[in-house]
Formats: sequence, structure tokens, C-alpha cells
Amino acid sequence: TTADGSEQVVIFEEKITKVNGEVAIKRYQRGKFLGKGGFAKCYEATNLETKKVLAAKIIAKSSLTKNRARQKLISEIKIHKSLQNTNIVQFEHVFEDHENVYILLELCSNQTLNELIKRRKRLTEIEVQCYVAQIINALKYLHASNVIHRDLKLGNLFLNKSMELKLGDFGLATKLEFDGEKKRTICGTPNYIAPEVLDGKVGHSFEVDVWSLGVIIYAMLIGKPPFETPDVKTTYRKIRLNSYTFPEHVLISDAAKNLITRILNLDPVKRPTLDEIMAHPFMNTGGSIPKTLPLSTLACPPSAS
Ligand SMILES: COc1cc(C(=O)NC2CCN(C)CC2)ccc1Nc1cc2c(cn1)c(C)nn2-c1cc(Cl)cc(CCC(N)=O)c1
Repeated sequence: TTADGSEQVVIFEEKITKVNGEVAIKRYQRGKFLGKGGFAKCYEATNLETKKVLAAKIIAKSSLTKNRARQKLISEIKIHKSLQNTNIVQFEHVFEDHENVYILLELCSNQTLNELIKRRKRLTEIEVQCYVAQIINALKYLHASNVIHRDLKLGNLFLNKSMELKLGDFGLATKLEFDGEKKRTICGTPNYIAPEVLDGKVGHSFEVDVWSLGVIIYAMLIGKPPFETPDVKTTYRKIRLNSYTFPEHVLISDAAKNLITRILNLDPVKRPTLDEIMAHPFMNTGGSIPKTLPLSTLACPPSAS
């Protein structure tokens, strides 16, 4: 805002030189600051021609001096650009100017499941079933495309204005080049990291996303992740020892406990597959699972009518 308090308008533009040498310019008006993650700052952005409102992840090139950060961004763009699924954040466009790299993505105006859990404390089982079904739809597509997300967590699960769940942030994702390939780089978010990733010796694969899904189911039903402690090293020890409990004061069904217990198996091959999770009694209550939940559930449980 300028001295007289008037709002300044920030425009960023893409200069496109066409094959016939003509220069076309696409202009975007930067809107509300949505948040930051890693080296990126995220804003609402309006395409001034189409009026479409997007989420613009803006990364200053000055923060990309280290090769590791550059490779991570290149990998994120390459993988995310190739994906198209109703439960994955749509990758719209990427371009750069002298100062920044601009990644234009589908705007999810109801933020992430992280904010939802902070607001609601915990979700009902029917809500968890609804979100789990959408996460599994995204993961089945991702794994069929030989991509492991590796950073599945509440903060990467977005809700758009129609309350559809969208998996985002492919900064730690990796694409397997051949069947049976195992990855070894240790990465992820402490609370959600699978034990075999921490182990580092045996290599890891798609099962790390199934482990993180188990952590997410526990966190949605209980209100916080199973291995959370104030200190990362202690969290890692609890993960390796498989040390977690279901608090007495939180009532959850035996089916929910059984599913979480089976997913949080230290041995990756013993974890259920995505199809087996969909076939588990917790996801098959006989009643139908809603495709999406009403906006009211951003504030209060669905049954409280
Ligand atoms: C209108 O849409 C949004 C609004 C908000 C929001 O209200 N944030 C408030 C802003 C004010 N502060 C004080 C509290 C949070 C947050 C996210 C929105 N939408 C929204 C945000 C999005 C995306 C889609 N859609 C995608 C894709 N990537 N990102 C993205 C990217 C980065 Cl680098 C950081 C963050 C914030 C942290 C997080 N994981 O939510 C988000």
C-alpha cells in the first residue's frame, strides 16, 4: 500500500516469443498471500485475460543457487506437469522471468486438512472414509504412473471450493525408472516418515506412501499423528520401535484401530495394498461413502444438524 493507503497492484507477466517472431504477453495480477513452503511463496493470481484465479507458487531464483534446491524444483515441475487426476492439484503452467520462477497451480480455496484438523480437533469416521477414498484414488493413479509422493501429510492435502480433496506439493516425489527399483534418499516430514526410509539401508518404494496414509488416518481420527513428540529424534525412535497407542478418551471403532494397526507395520511388504485398504471393513461399512462433504464440516461435525 502506498503512502495514501491505496492498495498497490502487483502484476507479473510472461513474455512469449512465437515461432513467427511475434512477442505475446500474458499478464497475471498477484492477489492475497496464501502462505509459504520451502523457498516458495504462494499467492492468489488472476490471469488478466481469462480472469481465471490460480495459486501461484513464486520461487526467487536467488534462492536456487544450491544445486540440490534447483534439482528438487526441476524434479517437482517435471513430475507434477505430467500428472492429471481429479484428486491431484492440477498443474496449470510454469514460466520464469529474470527474478523468479512462477508455478501456476489449481487454487484450493478451502486450504488443507491440516487447518481443518486444527479447527475441528478430530473428524468423524464417515468424514475420514470420504477423505481416505479420495487420497487412495490419487495414490492409485500416482503409483500406476510409477511415482512415489514421499511427503504425504495433512498439509499437502488441499480442499478446493467444491470440497474435493487434491494432493499437492511434489517437491519430494520421485519417479521409478524400472520395476523393483528401490530409492534410498532419506526424505519426508518427521511425523509421517516410514521406518524403512529412516533405516536407509534397505531402500524404499511405494509402501512409504501407504505408511504415511496410516499416519494420516490416525491423525484425522485422534487429532494428532501417532509418533508426534516435541523432539524429532524421539519421534524417529518411536517410529522405529513402532511405539504408539490409541488414547482411551478418544472413541474409535475396532475396524479403524485394526486398519491403522495393519498399515503401520514396520515391514513394508506386510502393509495392505491400496486395494486391500479400500476392501477393509473400515472402508466397507455397508453404507455408502459420500463423494465430498458439505462446507459446514469445515466448522462442525456432519451429524450435528
Ligand atoms: C484461497 O486459497 C488459499 C487460502 C489460504 C489461506 O487462507 N491462508 C491464510 C492466509 C493468511 N494467514 C494468516 C493464514 C493462512 C491458504 C491456501 C489457499 N489455497 C491454496 C494454496 C496452495 C495451493 C492451492 N491452493 C497449492 C497447490 N499450493 N499451495 C500452497 C503453496 C505454498 Cl508454497 C504454501 C501454502 C501454504 C501452506 C499450506 N500448505 O497450506 C500453500
